[in-house]
Amino acid sequence: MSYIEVDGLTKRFGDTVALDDVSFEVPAGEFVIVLGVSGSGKSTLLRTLSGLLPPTDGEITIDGEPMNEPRPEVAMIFQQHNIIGDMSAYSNALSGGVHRSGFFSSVLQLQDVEEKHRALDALDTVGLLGEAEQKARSMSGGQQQRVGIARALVQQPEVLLADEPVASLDPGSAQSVMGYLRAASEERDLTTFCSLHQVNIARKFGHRFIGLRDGKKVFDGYRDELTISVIDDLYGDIETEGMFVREDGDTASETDEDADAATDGVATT
Ligand SMILES: Nc1ncnc2c1ncn2[C@@H]1O[C@H](COP(=O)(O)OP(=O)(O)OP(=O)(O)O)[C@@H](O)[C@H]1O
Repeated sequence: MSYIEVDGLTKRFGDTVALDDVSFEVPAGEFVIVLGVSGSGKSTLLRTLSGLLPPTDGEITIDGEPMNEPRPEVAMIFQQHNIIGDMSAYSNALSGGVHRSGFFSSVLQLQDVEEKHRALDALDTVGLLGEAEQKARSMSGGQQQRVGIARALVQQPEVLLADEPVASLDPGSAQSVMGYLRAASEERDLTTFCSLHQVNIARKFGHRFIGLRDGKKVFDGYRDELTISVIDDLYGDIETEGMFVREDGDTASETDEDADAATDGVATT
């Protein structure tokens, strides 16, 4: 578990301000969902948190240590899974420990027994132990993303960053993957950031929410504070009413009770 502090984070790409003076603190073990329209800065926030992208201004510290470069205790999961189709789920998961075993040992699968157990344990966490020997390319998109989560877990992170991990999945698979991600995060006490487009899925699985618009943090709060008006504010002109549809088809109101009902209902956005 790690405590994260972001102070005045700004990232510019030429004239584009992708992140504009963003500050927040996240206690160890929190599950944070980052929301916002396309181009609002979600990926940039996750990439700067991962150490892959240097900030233009401001500072990120994890447990008080400045985050200036990628660290093994911070793992990233991508939308395109980035797993190797020709390799089994097990081999893909095992490769998450490359920073410990070294490149050649990893390629030749000469890792020690403990490392191999970690891979099997991670596959178990994402419900794929029975498919360990299956080639990744013969798996569904949702299963491949779960392999990606397993590989990140083998890294033994304290912080998990998931950049739109379910963007390319159908609603059912997306919910399943989010369920495994949340369960993995809880089981292993990980501080987690996940960017999402699907508001209903976000409300169902999120604990805390950070909303970005034009690179600025415009919302930071917990689930009962994420009302329709906040969503409207985040998504502007985009029709958001349907994001709160319940199973009976009625549009949910802004009350907490109705918000709870909405998250148990249709998750298609
Ligand atoms: N490498 C880059 N070079 C130039 N501009 C970039 C780069 N990466 C991001 N941007 C710009 O920064 C802004 C924020 O982009 P970012 O990808 O963080 O948004 P996002 O909310 O993740 O969008 P999406 O949901 O479409 O992935 C956008 O205007 C984008 O065009």
